[in-house]
Amino acid sequence: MSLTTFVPLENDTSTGVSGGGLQQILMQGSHHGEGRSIRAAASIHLAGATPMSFELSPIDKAKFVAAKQATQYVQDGMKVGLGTGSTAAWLVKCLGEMVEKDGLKIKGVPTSTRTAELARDVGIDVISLDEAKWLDLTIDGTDEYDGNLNLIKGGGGALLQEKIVATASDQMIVIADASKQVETLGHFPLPIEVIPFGWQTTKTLVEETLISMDVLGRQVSLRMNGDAPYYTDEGNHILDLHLNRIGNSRQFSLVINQIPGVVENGLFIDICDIVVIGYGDGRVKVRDINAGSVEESRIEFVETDNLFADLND
Ligand SMILES: O=C(CO)[C@H](O)[C@H](O)COP(=O)(O)O
Repeated sequence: MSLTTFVPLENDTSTGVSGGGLQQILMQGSHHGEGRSIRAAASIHLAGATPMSFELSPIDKAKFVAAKQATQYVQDGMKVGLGTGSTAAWLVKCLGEMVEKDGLKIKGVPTSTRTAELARDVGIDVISLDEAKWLDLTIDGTDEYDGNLNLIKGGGGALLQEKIVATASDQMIVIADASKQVETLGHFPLPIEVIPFGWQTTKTLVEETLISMDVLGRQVSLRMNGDAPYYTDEGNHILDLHLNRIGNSRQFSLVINQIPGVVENGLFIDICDIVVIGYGDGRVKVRDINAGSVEESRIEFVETDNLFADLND
């Protein structure tokens, strides 16, 4: 049996791997910042699994190991911002396991209705940001990050809540596979959230603003959901800005937010503290921008006796 055979839930689309079932994996590596060896059981278990074996892709392994490594920053009693997207979904599942198996006591503040639903499903105590007021930590995925840990987010359409939640946190940790690293932000289309009222006028104003900005592309498209415009959780639309390269992302973020109708943009400048980068072979790199440190470790996937223990019940 493959060491990386996973068993999905038919109704779980949050990770893009239809993942669920029981995954029991042992991890070995160095604890962040301390260089000491860890050996932790990582298991993902969602109730109601419909067995259907398949190989986890290298990209999903990378997302999983990044998420699992990031759980080491989560401690009892913390209020934790829970990101949105396929990488963040692995995190939520890992935390759910820790709540269920280890009795971890946290309050989770989700950044989207999707994440809220998943967090509740896996047993995390979900509260609103207004109840939490301030968070110890937010862990989220990203679409791009640069050498200064500035980000483009919003590929999943949740940038507004993600930015509010991350900004209201003592620390933001980004979890990503290595493909998300870029020299200069902008290859990934920059999402901006705009209110539906007069969105076409807003789009024109954005296009006019782009003429004077240091960018390589200037195409702007309305994000669609099939034949209809996409709506965010806040009832807004998303304009995707195909810029290819953003010369000055700090300035860009300030300027674009001045346009009436623009609610927020997907540039996260000086918000992220740590990036945890996962690789398909189980390696994990942790880069802390404040400490100026880079730690590497490896998470070994090894077969355990009870790998699929609950699948034939
Ligand atoms: O910003 C986001 C959602 O709004 C996501 O974090 C971003 O799109 C990355 O997603 P994934 O982990 O699926 O690659």
